[in-house]
Amino acid sequence: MKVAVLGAGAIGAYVGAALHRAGADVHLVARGPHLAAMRQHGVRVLSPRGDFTARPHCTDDPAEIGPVDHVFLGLKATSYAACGPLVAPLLQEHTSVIAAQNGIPWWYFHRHGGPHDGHRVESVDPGGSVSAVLAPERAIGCVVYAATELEGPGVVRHLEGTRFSIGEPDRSVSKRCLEFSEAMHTGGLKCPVEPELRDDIWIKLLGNISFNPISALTRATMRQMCLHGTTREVIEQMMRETLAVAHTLGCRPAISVEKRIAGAERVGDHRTSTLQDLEKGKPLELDVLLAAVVELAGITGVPVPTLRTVHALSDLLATGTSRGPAPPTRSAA
Ligand SMILES: NC(=O)C1=CN([C@@H]2O[C@H](COP(=O)(O)OP(=O)(O)OC[C@H]3O[C@@H](n4cnc5c(N)ncnc54)[C@H](OP(=O)(O)O)[C@@H]3O)[C@@H](O)[C@H]2O)C=CC1
Ligand SMILES: CC(C)(CO)C(=O)C(=O)O
Repeated sequence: MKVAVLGAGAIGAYVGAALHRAGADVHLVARGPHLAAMRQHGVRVLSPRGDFTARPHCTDDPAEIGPVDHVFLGLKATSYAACGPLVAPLLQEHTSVIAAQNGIPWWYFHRHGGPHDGHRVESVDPGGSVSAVLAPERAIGCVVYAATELEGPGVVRHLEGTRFSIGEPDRSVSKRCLEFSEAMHTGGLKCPVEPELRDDIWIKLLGNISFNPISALTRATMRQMCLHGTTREVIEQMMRETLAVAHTLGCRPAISVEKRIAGAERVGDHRTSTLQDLEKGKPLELDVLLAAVVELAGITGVPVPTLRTVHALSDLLATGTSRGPAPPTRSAA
């Protein structure tokens, strides 16, 4: 099995290292000092489950790799629309694309069935720009229940979780899913093939849609958001509205708001990835989380006033600097 990890950062390099350990033919696409370090020393994984080093082929030029069986997409979702030239050399007829993103994926309604079958979610696939480079037919869905960070160039810190649930958009248990799942298991990761992967998407999203934008707006850690009474109420309301949208789309995420918040509270004084991106001046991955669900609420007719409010504020935060400084206020004279 030949795999390319496109965007071998915190999560991509972790998956690539595990698959390489499993004996797969793995190629990592990265750049800058991180690529230089991986080329020289391999990927160093530091984990409570045991540290290890893997030495897969690393490059910044996908043409060096050529067509593969699976592309594991470890880029941020904000880069998907622009990844055409990077992904093209990796594709052959049967190549699958497995994206690590949180939130609503660009393929969400592909083979969904029902009245929304084939619908394009503008917030995550603006003008079809993502589908044009990542054809929905190639997509195998993935929900990442693992947390990793790049501690330095070439060094991945694995914090917790090893589950990467995958599933076909049409709910079948396909040969390509089973092949990828088996390699992940051999590499020490959990990779169940879930027919109803969309339920998992919503379970993960309940946390990301609420904690991530609120952490960026308030700069608070997970624990601080949970302990602040009225902020906790806002988070609960965002989760209830999100569940209502999921239900209208036929999903039944098997988790209560209370249980989801209790799980988040246990994460402790963690700064969400969105807060970390904000602090590093990187683009915020909020369209796939919040804008997408507000859009879906619009097409399903579900009222989501709290999601809309937090979306407005976090959108201003995310795009505010690119709009330039606010105009001077006029005096009331
Ligand atoms: N980390 C985690 O624990 C989890 C992450 N996810 C999701 O996984 C995705 C990836 O996240 P994460 O791994 O944390 O992010 P990272 O920023 O660590 O990884 C992305 C990598 O892609 C590289 N990259 C970007 N553009 C190019 C390019 N043109 N050529 C080569 N390399 C490129 C980046 O390099 P550079 O830094 O130079 O831009 C970076 O190393 C996100 O969608 C995230 O939400 C989901 C669950 C958990
Ligand atoms: C911390 C957590 C679980 C928040 O929902 C997360 O997924 C993130 O940081 O993006």
